[in-house]
Amino acid sequence: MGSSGAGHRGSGQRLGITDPISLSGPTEYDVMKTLELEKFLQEAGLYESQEESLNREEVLGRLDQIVKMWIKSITRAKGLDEQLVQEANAKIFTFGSYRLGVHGPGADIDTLCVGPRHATREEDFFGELHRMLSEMSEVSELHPVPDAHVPVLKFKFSGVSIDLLYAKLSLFVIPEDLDVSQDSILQNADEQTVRSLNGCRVTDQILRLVPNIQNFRTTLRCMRYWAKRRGVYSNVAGFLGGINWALLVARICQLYPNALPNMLVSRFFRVYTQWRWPNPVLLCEIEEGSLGLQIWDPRRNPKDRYHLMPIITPAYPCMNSSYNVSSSTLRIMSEEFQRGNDICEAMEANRADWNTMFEPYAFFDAYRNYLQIDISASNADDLRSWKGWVESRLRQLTLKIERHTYNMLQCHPCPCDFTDKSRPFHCSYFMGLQRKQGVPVNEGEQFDIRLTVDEFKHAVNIYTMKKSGMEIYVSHVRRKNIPNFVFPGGVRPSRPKSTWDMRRATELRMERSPESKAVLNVSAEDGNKRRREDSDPNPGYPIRVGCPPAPSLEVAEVGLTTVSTASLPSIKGYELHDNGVGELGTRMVENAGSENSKEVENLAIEKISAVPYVESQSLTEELESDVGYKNDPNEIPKSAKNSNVVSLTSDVGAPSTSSGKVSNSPASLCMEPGPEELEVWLADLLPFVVFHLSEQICCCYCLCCTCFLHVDFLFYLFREAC
Ligand SMILES: Nc1ncnc2c1ncn2[C@@H]1O[C@H](COP(=O)(O)OP(=O)(O)OP(=O)(O)O)[C@@H](O)[C@H]1O
Ligand SMILES: [Mg+2]
Ligand SMILES: [Mg+2]
Repeated sequence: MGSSGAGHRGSGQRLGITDPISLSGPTEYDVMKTLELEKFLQEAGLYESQEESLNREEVLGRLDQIVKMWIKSITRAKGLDEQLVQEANAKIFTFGSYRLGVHGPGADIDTLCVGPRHATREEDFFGELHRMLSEMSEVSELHPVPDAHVPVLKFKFSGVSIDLLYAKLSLFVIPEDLDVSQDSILQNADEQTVRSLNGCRVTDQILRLVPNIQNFRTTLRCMRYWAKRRGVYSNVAGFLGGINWALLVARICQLYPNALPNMLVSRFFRVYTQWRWPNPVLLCEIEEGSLGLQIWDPRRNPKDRYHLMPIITPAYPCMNSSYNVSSSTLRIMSEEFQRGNDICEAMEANRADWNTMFEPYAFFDAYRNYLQIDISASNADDLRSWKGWVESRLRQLTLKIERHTYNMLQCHPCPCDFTDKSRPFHCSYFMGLQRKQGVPVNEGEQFDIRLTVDEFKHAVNIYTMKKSGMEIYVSHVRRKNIPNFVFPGGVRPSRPKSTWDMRRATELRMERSPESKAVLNVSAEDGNKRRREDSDPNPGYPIRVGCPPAPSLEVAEVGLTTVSTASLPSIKGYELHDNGVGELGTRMVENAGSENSKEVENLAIEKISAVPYVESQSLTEELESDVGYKNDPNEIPKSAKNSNVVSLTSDVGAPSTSSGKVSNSPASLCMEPGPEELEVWLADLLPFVVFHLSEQICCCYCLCCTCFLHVDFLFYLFREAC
């Protein structure tokens, strides 16, 4: 493994959009802790064996041969001349966790097949190639998904899971040394091709933009494992997936180019605990490009303004990779970042170790009340498609519950699904429910969410490919009645272990109470109350929900304790340069370890995370877009655009666009709707409109006059109405 030196691209070389925060190299402590971390990750089984890795290489070699055979065969079948048949070529590229070098045993290989202009997606890729694969003995579980946002052929080849995408280029012949990173490759490409190429282009860019690939890999492995243990690894559930974690870690590597993984992990938590979302995380400038493809730009695209945690991909066309994040999942992740930060500080004081960091989140101990969503189908194939659909809708349930209870009830989706082995073709999902902290408990108050649940079930049941046997059932369960099949080995642990989270919860209770004795009594009462509540028979609806039994960690106070860039104080001769952090890093090396250096670092983090994306755009561009608006009657007037941006950013404690000053107003993330929250709000407000706001597609269908409405227009109406 070895984590220092290899792949280094020169000390302090600037690879990001700002200067690094610190050029500090490792201390003895960092070296020791990094070795410990690598050992920990090894022992956790995160690295595959050499045998497995050779098998993967063989599989990739075979796949490349297969697509080459395929392209010759379809070229001949199309009656093209013999020279073209001879030259016909297709090629495979890898991307995702395998290409980044952070995959674990059993992970899939994300693969892209690139073919020439005459090889079509529908007939040749999903037709002939699919047929060829289906006849091969090494291939199993072949499952084409041609209608997905990014169409994919899923299968196993010699036991290795493969996701195979297809890109149809405008070239007649695909050269063997094709470089997919050049933008010209996107010329005349259809939308699916652009999206399919994106994975490879993004992965390659990430590897180019980090200063030390080996340190990036170890840190990313650590963060991916941590996120899985803490229940925040899942794109579909509204947390972050592989690509998002990779981008977040890559940015930290840019900001601390000489740091070892131990320090990178600690700075990951420090930076993202203080980050002023929704300011975006960027690895490089967002290029306009010359092909006119849509890029992430909250000034121009109204829907981009509602992204709560933008993490922007670094290859043209740059997009937000984390549009699924909602205010609830952002809240949960912010709490987790805070926990990680606390543990890193405790590690430095020898009060915690890597085991503490990776303690699993005790989801089924954390709440008193849960929603259980059971789904079933008639066979394995139906269950797979039913699951895919239901999982894509579950975020809506979270949003609807929070919205319909005026944000007094908070929902925590568990990203895993659970299977009861005694029930075939069935699986269950769970969501924790709790009263928002600070909302007063009125005796006997109940939340009736029956209508919300019915609405959700209705939205799920309109699945266009629904078959008989596809069922969904939603029930309210108390902690005590959580079924045993969710626990490892099917047995509920008799007593939860003493964990960091439990100790922290006790400390928090102590802090809140002036006398520890009183606190202990309260805790005992809590325990009794918990037992009484747990012993209730199945409560059904409505739900009586208390505050969390053991209060979870405080929500990270994004924007509460930070300082305005307009009035950055100077600290003992340290200067912050106007254009970024300037020489800050070099100065910090001299002062490594001192309290001052931490303060300076925090100010630098503050400054970097507080630069709003809109501010970084030039005035010229604004003028240009003005001209554009005059010519385009569908565009929202500039005054409306700016007021939208200002209200969005200032609401969450981020800087205003007009003055460039940082607002220190308290974060009110829960109040700020993301695109999906808007979908829920709008669907509530305008029942005659059916909304479909998935991924890139934003269209509304008006049932009264059967016409499509422009969603930008509806967003505009909505903002004005509020
Ligand atoms: N929301 C997204 N935005 C942009 N690209 C994405 C997104 N989701 C997936 N991708 C692309 O597809 C690749 C593969 O996705 P996948 O879900 O397999 O994650 P991964 O990084 O390979 O991690 P894992 O080991 O969990 O498979 C990503 O690395 C990324 O390039
Ligand atoms: Mg993958
Ligand atoms: Mg995949």
